[in-house]
Amino acid sequence: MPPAPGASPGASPAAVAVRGARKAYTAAKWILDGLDLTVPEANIYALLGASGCGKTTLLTCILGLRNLNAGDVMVMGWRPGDPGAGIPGPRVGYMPQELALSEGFTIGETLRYFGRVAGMANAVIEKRSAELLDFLQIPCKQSRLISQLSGGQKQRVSLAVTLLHSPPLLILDEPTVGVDPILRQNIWDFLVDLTRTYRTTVIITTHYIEEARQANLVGLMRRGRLLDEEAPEAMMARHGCASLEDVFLALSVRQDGRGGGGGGGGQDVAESHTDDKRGGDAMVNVNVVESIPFLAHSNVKACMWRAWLYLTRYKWVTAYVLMMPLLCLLVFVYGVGRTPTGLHLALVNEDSADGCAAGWQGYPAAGCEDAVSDLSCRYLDLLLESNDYTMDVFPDEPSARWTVQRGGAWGLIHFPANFSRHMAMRQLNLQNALTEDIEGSECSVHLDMSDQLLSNMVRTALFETAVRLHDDMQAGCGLNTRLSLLPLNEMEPVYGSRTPVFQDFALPGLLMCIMYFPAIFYATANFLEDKLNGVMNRSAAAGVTQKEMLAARAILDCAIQAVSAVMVLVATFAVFRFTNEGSYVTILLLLYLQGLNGLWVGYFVAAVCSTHYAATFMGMGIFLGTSFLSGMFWPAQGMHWMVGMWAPLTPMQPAVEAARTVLYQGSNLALIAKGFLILGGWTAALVAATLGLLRFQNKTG
Ligand SMILES: Nc1ncnc2c1ncn2[C@@H]1O[C@H](COP(=O)(O)OP(=O)(O)OP(=O)(O)O)[C@@H](O)[C@H]1O
Repeated sequence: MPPAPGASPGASPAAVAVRGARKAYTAAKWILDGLDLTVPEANIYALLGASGCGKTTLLTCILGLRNLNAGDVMVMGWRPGDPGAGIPGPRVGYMPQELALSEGFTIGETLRYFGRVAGMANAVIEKRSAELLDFLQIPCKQSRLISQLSGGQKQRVSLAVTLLHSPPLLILDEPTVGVDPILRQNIWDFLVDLTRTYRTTVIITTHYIEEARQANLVGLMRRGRLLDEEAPEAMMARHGCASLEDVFLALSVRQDGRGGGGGGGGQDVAESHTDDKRGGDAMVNVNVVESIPFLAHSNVKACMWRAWLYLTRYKWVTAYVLMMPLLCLLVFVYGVGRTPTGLHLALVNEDSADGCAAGWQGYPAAGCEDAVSDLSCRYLDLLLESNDYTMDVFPDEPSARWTVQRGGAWGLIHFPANFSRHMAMRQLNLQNALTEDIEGSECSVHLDMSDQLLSNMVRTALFETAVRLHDDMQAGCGLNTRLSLLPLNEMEPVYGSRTPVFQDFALPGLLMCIMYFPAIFYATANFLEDKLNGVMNRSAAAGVTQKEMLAARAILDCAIQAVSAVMVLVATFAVFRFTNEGSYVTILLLLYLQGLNGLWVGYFVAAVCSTHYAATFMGMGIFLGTSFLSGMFWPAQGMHWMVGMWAPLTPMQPAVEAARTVLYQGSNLALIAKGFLILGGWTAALVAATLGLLRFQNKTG
């Protein structure tokens, strides 16, 4: 079948020449150890060798996806990766060993993405896709998801992607695995046709050694070196073997005996190209060295199209990502910071003869010199006004205490007998009160203090009610009411209300938190997915840099964060009506910047980690560390000085402080500026670190 135009005509002595290639991943071992290899143009070159001998490593070095530690690679007259080489890029078609396609995309979408990356027009992609799918016997519609294909069908789609743009060089890493013998033969025939008709050069690895007899040249690789390189029939004849497998065995034995390996023979790199090492004959017309732009517009566009497709394909995931901050806010509003109710208290009341059954009768009209009774009932009335407490009555203190001990109540209150009379006498006589009245007017309280927040609430309620009873009695008995006041007059607060609520304390931290952490995990998951499923690698071979993939992703993700920030703002202040004394724009910008910061933490984590497992743990560490230091659980002023010294430099704490000052103080420019500066600084640092890391990984991978 005819390939689309674009296969480069013309001749060159060697399409690919590798000389003295050395490559190691670790200091312990050379994977390529002085390897020489020559692939003439318009030939099929079968690279054979045992598993793990370094075939894929060599192919990725030829593609420019990995750098050699030493040696030289020239591909069609260019060093891979040089500006204008088109390798990696549209001049090569790479089929990796693993599928390296997103299973969530359809066949058509997959082909369209790689076609666009190769710069093909939509109509050409359509036509060529149909031809290839027909040829490769993929009966499914183009709308079929890759995940719904059989292993062999996936393999063939992967081959179709490689052949789509008819590159002059094909690098196929085990393309016939999982393909039935008839189709395997068809593929070989097709490759032979390509080399003859269009002068395409093919490098192929295969585990079916005998099928390599159809190649023009065979290279036998072992322990990082090429044992031999020749036409298959000639090689078998020279070694007196009936099969390539026998040749390989014979050469292996010889290599073991020598403790080394034979070189590949063929021309020197310098010989196989013109003297500037860039301009083979075939390249004369395109030997204008273009500079590689930081981001190629068309690649970013293709990646954005793909990322957008991803968003729309996984609508529920996208909706969840968008809604997650809102859901967190909802849970916060209805689950956190509301006043606890239904708290049980154990009551022993020896003061009221009928256990307050008749209710509080009021103060005697004649004044409190006469009998005042049931003050304990008045106290309980005042306490129970809030509906937060339930009184469980007990006959004696041991039984009430037992209930508290086994968790049935948060405390016990014990009014002694004649509490009311002693209390009245104490108030009337003040400094002259008898010891008997002072001691008899003390109601004893034993609390369960195991829950700091709850216990403090109960304690505060009991003490405040005692103060209220005191005021109530002064007024009821016609005494000087000011005398009962504490010598401290709490005036209107400068900021906030006299009865602050926990939700107000927690809100700034929560807002930053719900923008920050979902963004981290979302960005990590997406970017890492492409990295691990091989799509990033395959796209890199097609000429898309990781930076371009990242840029496309980041543009869409930033838009999602913007929508998310607006929704959170509207929900917080328009729907749930939380207080905001300051500027909504400032809060919105803080929310957005915190979300962006989370995104870049996510990209950084994905760049650092090579497994989902590692990324999960790294993300979790960042989550726990930054949230504990953010001051959202406890005021930052209470931190140990060694921790407190660093907390203001973490990405959340200054933002939380800035949000707090905007919400409750209106504006404190210094705090707001600090929040923006530190958050912005972190974000810029993460962008630089992520890009630097990707570049480093590209160079050393
Ligand atoms: N990124 C990496 N980091 C460290 N070691 C690696 C890396 N990639 C490959 N290796 C190691 O390099 C050696 C060669 O691997 P390579 O994938 O090139 O072999 P191969 O000949 O293609 O194997 P196969 O035929 O099984 O695909 C192996 O020992 C492998 O473990």
